[in-house]
Amino acid sequence: MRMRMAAGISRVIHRAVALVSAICVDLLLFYASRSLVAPRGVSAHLLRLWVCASVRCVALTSVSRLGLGDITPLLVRVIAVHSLLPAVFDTGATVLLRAESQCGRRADARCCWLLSTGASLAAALFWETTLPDSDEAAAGKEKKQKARVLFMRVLRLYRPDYPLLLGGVVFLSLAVICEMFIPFYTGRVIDILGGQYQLNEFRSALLFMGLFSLGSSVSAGMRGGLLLCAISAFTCRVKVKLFGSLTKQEIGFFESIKTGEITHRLSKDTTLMGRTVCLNVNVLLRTFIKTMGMISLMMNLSWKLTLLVLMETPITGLIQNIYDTHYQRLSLAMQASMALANEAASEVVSSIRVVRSFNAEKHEARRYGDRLKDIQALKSRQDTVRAVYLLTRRMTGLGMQVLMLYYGRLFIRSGQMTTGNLVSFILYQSDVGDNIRTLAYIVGDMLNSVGAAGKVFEYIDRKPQVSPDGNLKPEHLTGRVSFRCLSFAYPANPNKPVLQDFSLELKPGRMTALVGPSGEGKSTCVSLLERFYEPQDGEILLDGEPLKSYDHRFLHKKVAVVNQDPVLFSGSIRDNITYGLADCSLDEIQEAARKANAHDFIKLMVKGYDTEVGEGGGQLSKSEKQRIAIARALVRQPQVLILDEITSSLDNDSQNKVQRALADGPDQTLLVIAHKLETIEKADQIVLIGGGKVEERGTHQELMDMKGSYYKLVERRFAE
Ligand SMILES: Nc1ncnc2c1ncn2[C@@H]1O[C@H](COP(=O)(O)OP(=O)(O)OP(=O)(O)O)[C@@H](O)[C@H]1O
Repeated sequence: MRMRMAAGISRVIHRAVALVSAICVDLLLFYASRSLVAPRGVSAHLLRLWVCASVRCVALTSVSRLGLGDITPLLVRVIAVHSLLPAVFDTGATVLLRAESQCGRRADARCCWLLSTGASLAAALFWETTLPDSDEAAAGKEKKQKARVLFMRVLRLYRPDYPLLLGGVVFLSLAVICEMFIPFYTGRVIDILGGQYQLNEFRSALLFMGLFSLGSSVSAGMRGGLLLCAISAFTCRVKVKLFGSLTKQEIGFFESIKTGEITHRLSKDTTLMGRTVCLNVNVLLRTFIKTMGMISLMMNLSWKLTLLVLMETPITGLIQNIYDTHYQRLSLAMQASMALANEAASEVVSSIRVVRSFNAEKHEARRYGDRLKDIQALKSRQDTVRAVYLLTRRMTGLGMQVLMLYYGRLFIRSGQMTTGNLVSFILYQSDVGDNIRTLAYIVGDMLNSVGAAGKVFEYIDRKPQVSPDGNLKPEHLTGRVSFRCLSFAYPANPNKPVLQDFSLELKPGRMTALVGPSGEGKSTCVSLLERFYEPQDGEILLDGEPLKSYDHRFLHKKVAVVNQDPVLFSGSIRDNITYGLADCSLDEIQEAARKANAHDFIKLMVKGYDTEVGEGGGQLSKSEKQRIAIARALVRQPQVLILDEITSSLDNDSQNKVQRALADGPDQTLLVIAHKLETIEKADQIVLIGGGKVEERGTHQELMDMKGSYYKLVERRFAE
């Protein structure tokens, strides 16, 4: 304890000594620089000022390093501001007023030193409170670095549209050049009117003004058109790329991501990415070229006033930086809230029948309203931040205008400018001020908009966890399926194993029925056989080869599933039966529909196989949808057919017909999940699943004779 106190006291003494030495060195150098004989000429004077300031800065930094070891970035900034501020002040006074600076006079040197020390400490305090050197700031820098990389990637994606972009940039430059000369000729007209009026000069000034205005309008129109074409082509391309990548993702991905978020990426983020980046580049380039041109014209009119005007730039940059940080944070929160609200709305629309039958309309409207309120609160905060920002920006601009008019009047009186020059200068200045603010804004906004690009790229780059890279496509497939020691838990619920050490053999030409209490993992076996998920342990073999080595298209043609909830897509019945198949004749379609007992009801429809089924097959009954789904599976002539609880929505007649048709394919491996005893009894092998394992296996008679779990299950069904 005593040792720690002693170490603390010694550290404080050490720092105090370092501070006192730094102040002594600084005062010595400061007074020494003021006592030097003033050189003749403005340039020599300015050179001496800046050399002395740099020497002070280096000396102070070295003394601090020697005394304290490592010095913080904050201290570096304080030293830099403290050492360079008198030189900045002197330069401004010398250039603008040609006056000897206050700091130059020996008597005022102490006051000047104190002022620069106070100002540097105040600036450091301001910097610390607004832009702290915290982890957040470091993260911000890293984010900006990432944003730059993303921005370059967006630009590379624009490659097919480079000719359009190039055309846009050419017209943009033309428009800017023409625009730049308009204030110049306005000033000229005022000088002609104010001095000796000469008709020819007046006419030529007006003619040039008209020509430049026309050139700027035509070029601006061409620029806009070309860039919009590039944006729309780009957005389309990115959407297709993103959609393609999304459809390749494993099912677990869709279970962990909200639908609203995916649709937001597809619709809003892709559009934002294309529009904002391209439009921002357009504005950035236009503003940059214009600003540079205008600054050179302003320099021509009065370089002193130009320097004064440019002093506004760092202040604007600082204000913009603070605004961007706050606004960006609110924008992200807003995007998340909007995704939640969209999700609530789309969930209700897609499940409107359930909402209506449970009389939950008011509850849903309230839920949606609550989410909208969150958005509204965020929007108000965003608007307030924007209002404060606009106010500060305007105040800075106005302050600068007042200063410019004051010095402009001095320069006209001293004959350094004409009134026309000042008018041209004012016109340029208001444009340059706006442009500099726009430049600062656009840089920030561009970084924000590439945030949307980042999210889009995140999905485009995502590698599906169930790899679709297999390429096995054997000529002949028998359809023998082996589940080997499978262990599996759903990604959404990794701590709850559904299957454990699960092994099962499905033979060609045989029907296997999976039975068991609800929630024991029957449908999970089907999902694994379809490669929707990858088991954590063990593997599934098809004809002795792991499922993952088969080509994706081949596998899903040879292994077909009919689920308990048939899903149809909007389009005709024919489209739904041939879904995912490139070429399929009408005969094949009709054959499959006959086997599925669907042909008769389809024939009765006015448009037959061309009848539209509506969104999600909403214009058909559940049994009709189920039969079309069976036809869709059968038309592929699969080697392995899986029927997951299909009999629940089929009447007895349909069931019999379908089962008779299925018995016609003697080589097919048939896996049936069923609860109805009539279906189960006919199976060659019945497998009872319990506790994630195969509990019992055998024919109906064998299992009944065992009087085990299967026997109890059947007894219970009979009792029900
Ligand atoms: N996508 C999923 N994410 C997380 N857990 C799931 C998912 N699907 C199913 N489960 C869980 O896995 C277990 C097995 O479900 P499964 O659908 O395979 O049962 P089942 O035997 O087919 O039931 P049923 O006879 O009612 O159709 C259940 O506890 C279920 O809650």
